Amino acid sequence: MITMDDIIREGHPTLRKIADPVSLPASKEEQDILRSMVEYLINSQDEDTAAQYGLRPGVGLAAPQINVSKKMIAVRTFDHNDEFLELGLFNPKIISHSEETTYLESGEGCLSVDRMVEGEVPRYARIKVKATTLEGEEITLRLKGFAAIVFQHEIDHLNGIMFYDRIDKSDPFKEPLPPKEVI
Ligand SMILES: Cc1nc(NNC(=O)[C@H](CC2CCCC2)CN(O)CO)c(F)c(N2CCN3CCOC[C@@H]3C2)n1
Ligand code: NI
Repeated sequence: MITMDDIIREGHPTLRKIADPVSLPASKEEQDILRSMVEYLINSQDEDTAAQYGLRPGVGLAAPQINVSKKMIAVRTFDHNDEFLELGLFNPKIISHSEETTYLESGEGCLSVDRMVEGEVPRYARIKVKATTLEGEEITLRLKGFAAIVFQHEIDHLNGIMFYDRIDKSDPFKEPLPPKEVI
């Protein structure tokens, strides 16, 4: 099982690499790794398991964070229709997005960042994502709100981007009024 010991922290070069696409169909090893990433999210969201193994809770995880520079992400959250999303995805790609942006009122954190970084992280309010599931099915997801933010945070990791790269240093809390979509 993945624990915090397997999660690399800022400063590790892999976090700044562009991850490699996974050639499909994925190998057994790639499937096992992606499955273990979903399992991390499940464990981390269970209070007892998280306490027992010292896991920081997560709603998303990207393979570079466990030092696997491949385009693989896991997400476990709810979408804007309160549909439960528990997915392991290969080669996720944002194929279209809104101009409108949003951000998490409380800012963002990262399992690979052991410090608080204040400031708004601008994200597209709505995105359309194409990916291949663990089971090998190509899917298209239309996401908005919190789930859209999670996916953008994870896909950024596949491009070597950390959430704080997106905070406007000169004006970290720039939006005087939160956009209507603020979460
Ligand atoms: C917002 C939040 N961030 C948590 N952690 N950070 C992460 O997931 C990082 C990714 C998220 C940071 C902002 C957007 C994506 C991990 N990242 O580094 C991967 O790249 C949470 F854990 C969390 N929730 C709310 C839902 N709750 C359900 C019950 O279980 C506990 C869980 C806690 N919400
Ligand atoms: Ni992260």
